[in-house]
Parts: sequence; structure tokens; C-alpha cells
Amino acid sequence: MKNELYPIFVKVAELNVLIVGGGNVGLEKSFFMLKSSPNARIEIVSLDFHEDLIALAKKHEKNVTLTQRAYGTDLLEKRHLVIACTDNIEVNKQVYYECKERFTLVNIADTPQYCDYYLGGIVTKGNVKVAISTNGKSPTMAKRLRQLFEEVLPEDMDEVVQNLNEYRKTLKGDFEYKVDQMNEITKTFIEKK
Ligand SMILES: C[C@@]1(CC(=O)O)c2cc3[nH]c(cc4nc(cc5[nH]c(cc(n2)[C@H]1CCC(=O)O)[C@@](C)(CC(=O)O)[C@@H]5CCC(=O)O)C(CC(=O)O)=C4CCC(=O)O)c(CCC(=O)O)c3CC(=O)O
Ligand SMILES: NC(=O)C1=CN([C@@H]2O[C@H](COP(=O)(O)OP(=O)(O)OC[C@H]3O[C@@H](n4cnc5c(N)ncnc54)[C@H](O)[C@@H]3O)[C@@H](O)[C@H]2O)C=CC1
Repeated sequence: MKNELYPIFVKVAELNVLIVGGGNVGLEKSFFMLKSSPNARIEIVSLDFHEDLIALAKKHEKNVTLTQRAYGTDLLEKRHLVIACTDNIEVNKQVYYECKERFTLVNIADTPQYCDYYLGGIVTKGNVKVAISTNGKSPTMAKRLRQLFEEVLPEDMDEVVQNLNEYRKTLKGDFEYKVDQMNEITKTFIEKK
């Protein structure tokens, strides 16, 4: 079997994200989304909130709001992405079906059959980001791979891409010439020692 998921890099700071459920799982999902995207615009709705989630929301108070109430369909209005992780399976399923009706992308955390998309392991080095998925087969391995890439991707990775961006601006010539030049100077990166 091969992973056929299609990764895209979404500007969550410009979208409306709803998370339903503010317990352990809600905390984990919010934590990793905010680690990758500190300006993600998120509303978290829950009957009650994990204390670490309250602290996390405070740290990101510009863009993260906590709303204490039960899930209701009205919450889906104007949402791009929804994640549900309540401890009530019926509520999670309701969120899933109501999102599907609206063509809103939905993830019922930790329940692959109720996900339009999966959250991945994410490594960020400045402008460079690597996202990892095991096709839902082993989230623990996604975490381990994330930790591995955090170690092995060089710290100066960001400097390299910044310099390439600057260098490209100095090039005169048509698009094809620029592509050739950019490929030429980055060739050694993949050459075997
Ligand atoms: C399908 C997916 C759907 C989704 O949630 O998006 C999903 C599903 C499930 N997670 C479960 C549990 C755990 N999840 C983690 C951790 C992470 N899970 C994440 C993503 C995903 N989890 C999606 C697939 C991603 C892919 O394609 O690989 C990460 C990468 C991203 C994130 O959560 O933001 C984040 C690591 C972040 C990081 O460290 O970088 C750990 C590890 C730990 O906590 O140490 C455990 C405990 C170990 C265990 O139980 O196996 C269970 C079992 C629940 C049960 O017991 O019933 C299911 C259901 C199932 O596997 O069937
Ligand atoms: N904690 C874990 O690591 C794992 C949890 N799960 C499952 O994931 C689900 C969530 O787990 P936890 O986050 O640990 O549970 P939790 O009990 O810590 O959090 C659930 C949250 O959902 C909220 N909630 C319940 N009904 C609601 C409603 N109608 N509207 C809005 N919010 C509502 C509660 O107020 C609570 O904050 C559970 O079904 C659990 O069995 C699965 C695998 C691992």
C-alpha cells in the first residue's frame, strides 16, 4: 500500500479553525497546530477545558479563543477547518456529518474513518517545513520521524534558502535561465559523497 494523501501547506492564520473538545486530545491537537503556526486563528469550544489548554490559549490570546458551551450546528458557520475531539462519540459523529453536508474539511481526532484530512508530524526550520504522515498507520512513528528530522535537518537550512532567494533576485535573464542557474548551484546538495 502506498500513501495517497495529498499534503498542502495551509495558511491557518487566515482561516477560521474550530476545535470542538478541550480535553487531553484537544490540547494535543491545539498544541501542535500552534507550535507550527503560532498565529493560527482557532476557536475552541468545550464544556470544560484542560488547564494547560487555558494557559496555551492565554499565550496566544490574539488569535485563540475559548468558548465554554456545548457543540451546536450554528458553530460551523464560516469555518474552513474543523477538528472534533469530545469524549462523546455521538457528538463527534454529528460534527462529522454536519461538516460533510457543508463541504467543510473535518477531522475527528484519532478516528481515521471520520477524517477528511490527518494532522501530521511537523518539523520547522525557519522557512523550511517538513510534514510527515504514515497514512494513519502509526502516529507514534510520525512523532518519532518528526523528532529525527528535528535533529538531522541542519540548523542553517533556513539561511541557505534565504540566500538562494536573494541570489535568484540578482539573476538577469528569462525564467528558463534562472531555473538552470538555481539548479546548477544547488546540485551539490544531493550529490553523494
Ligand atoms: C490518523 C490520525 C488522525 C488525526 O488525529 O489527525 C491519528 C490517529 C490516532 N492517533 C492515536 C494516538 C496517538 N496519537 C499520537 C500522536 C500524534 N498523532 C498525530 C496524527 C494522527 N493521529 C493522524 C495520523 C497521522 C499519520 O498519518 O501518521 C500527530 C502526528 C499529529 C497531531 O496529533 O497533531 C501526533 C504526533 C505529533 C508529534 O509528536 O509531532 C500518539 C503518540 C504520542 O502521544 O506519543 C498517540 C498514542 C499512541 C497510540 O495510541 O498508538 C490513535 C489511537 C487512539 C486509540 O488508542 O484509540 C489514533 C487512531 C488510530 O490510529 O486508529
Ligand atoms: N486521551 C487520549 O490520549 C486518548 C483519547 N481517546 C479518545 O478521544 C476522546 C477525547 O479524549 P480526551 O481528550 O482524553 O477526553 P477528555 O475527557 O479529556 O476531553 C473531552 C472534552 O470534550 C468536551 N465535551 C464533551 N461533550 C461536549 C459537547 N457536547 N460539546 C463540547 N464539548 C464537549 C468535554 O468538556 C471535555 O473537555 C475520547 O473519546 C477518548 O476515548 C482516544 C485515544 C487516546
